[in-house]
Amino acid sequence: GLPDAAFWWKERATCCKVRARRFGSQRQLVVVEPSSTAGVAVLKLKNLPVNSFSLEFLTELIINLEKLENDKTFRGIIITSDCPKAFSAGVDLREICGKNPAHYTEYWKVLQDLWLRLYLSNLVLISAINGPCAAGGCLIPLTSDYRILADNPKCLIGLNETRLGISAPFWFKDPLVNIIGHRASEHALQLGLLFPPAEALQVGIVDKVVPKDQVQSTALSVMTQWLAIPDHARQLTKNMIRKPTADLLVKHRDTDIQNFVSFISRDSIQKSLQMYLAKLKQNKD
Ligand SMILES: CCCCC/C=C\C/C=C\CCC/C=C/C(=O)SCCNC(=O)CCNC(=O)[C@H](O)C(C)(C)COP(=O)(O)OP(=O)(O)OC[C@H]1O[C@@H](n2cnc3c(N)ncnc32)[C@H](O)[C@@H]1OP(=O)(O)O
Repeated sequence: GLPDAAFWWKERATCCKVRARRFGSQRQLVVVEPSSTAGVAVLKLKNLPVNSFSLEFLTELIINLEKLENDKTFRGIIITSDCPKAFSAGVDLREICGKNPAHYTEYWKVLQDLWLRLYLSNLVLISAINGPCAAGGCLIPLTSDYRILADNPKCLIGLNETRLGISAPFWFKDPLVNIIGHRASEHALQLGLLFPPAEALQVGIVDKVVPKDQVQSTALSVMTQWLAIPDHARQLTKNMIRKPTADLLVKHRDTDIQNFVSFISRDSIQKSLQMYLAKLKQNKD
């Protein structure tokens, strides 16, 4: 029969640990702290300058999430950024530009791992989005149970892949559709919309918009409401609602990797990514 997500996860967790040893990083790209509320951890993303998803950062993130998942003292995680410039700029374009198919394969597998780890987490996940959040960066909020965005015009959020000449994979699209609906997703995805806070709230890609200095405290008070529900009942319900979406990725993982690798290896795609990266470097504040 079809292996379920838990099976996949076990196998992939081992790969992650092996990879972490290979990086042997001195920098701490993810910081986990206990919060003032019992059972709640705050996970801070700290891959300066913009929390782009390098392979090393993804690996560290997955390992930290895995530890929290297995630590019975924790029931919920607030995920936020410790980089002043961004919550997350998404996929690190240097990982998907000018590398070889083996690298693209490994990278995409790890990104899928992160998605599965988050989407099927038994813990309550709340994203405290205190900076811009683009494309792959939305993978964290979109797999969370609740999203709070800082009320600042710089805090744009959305799946802007088409603006880079690429397409969001189906497993980015599916949670978006589940959250904001089919028509709004069609619109947002095709145009690669990045929503400012008021519009983000209106379309429903975030649940709450608050002043930046209240993002963390609001996350804690929302967390308290979620933790008032018995874990077993909430977890069964979460799993019931999310399993059909998660199973699609579990079932189509390998094909999705093949599609990604052949798509990203095209010269035309490489060119448009390089142009986008060059434009980013020019438009510096
Ligand atoms: C037919 C078959 C189909 C099969 C389909 C299968 C798969 C689909 C194929 C591909 C899917 C790929 C999915 C990709 C998802 C992504 O996430 S792509 C990345 C999208 N991200 C963005 O567009 C955000 C870009 N960044 C920004 O807009 C800004 O940097 C900012 C986050 C708003 C912060 O702005 P600011 O404060 O002004 O800071 P800077 O712009 O100066 O940035 C600081 C440095 O960081 C570098 N940088 C920024 N983002 C990235 C990134 N994503 N990757 C790498 N590097 C990044 C930026 O260049 C600056 O560098 P320097 O200081 O100049 O060196």
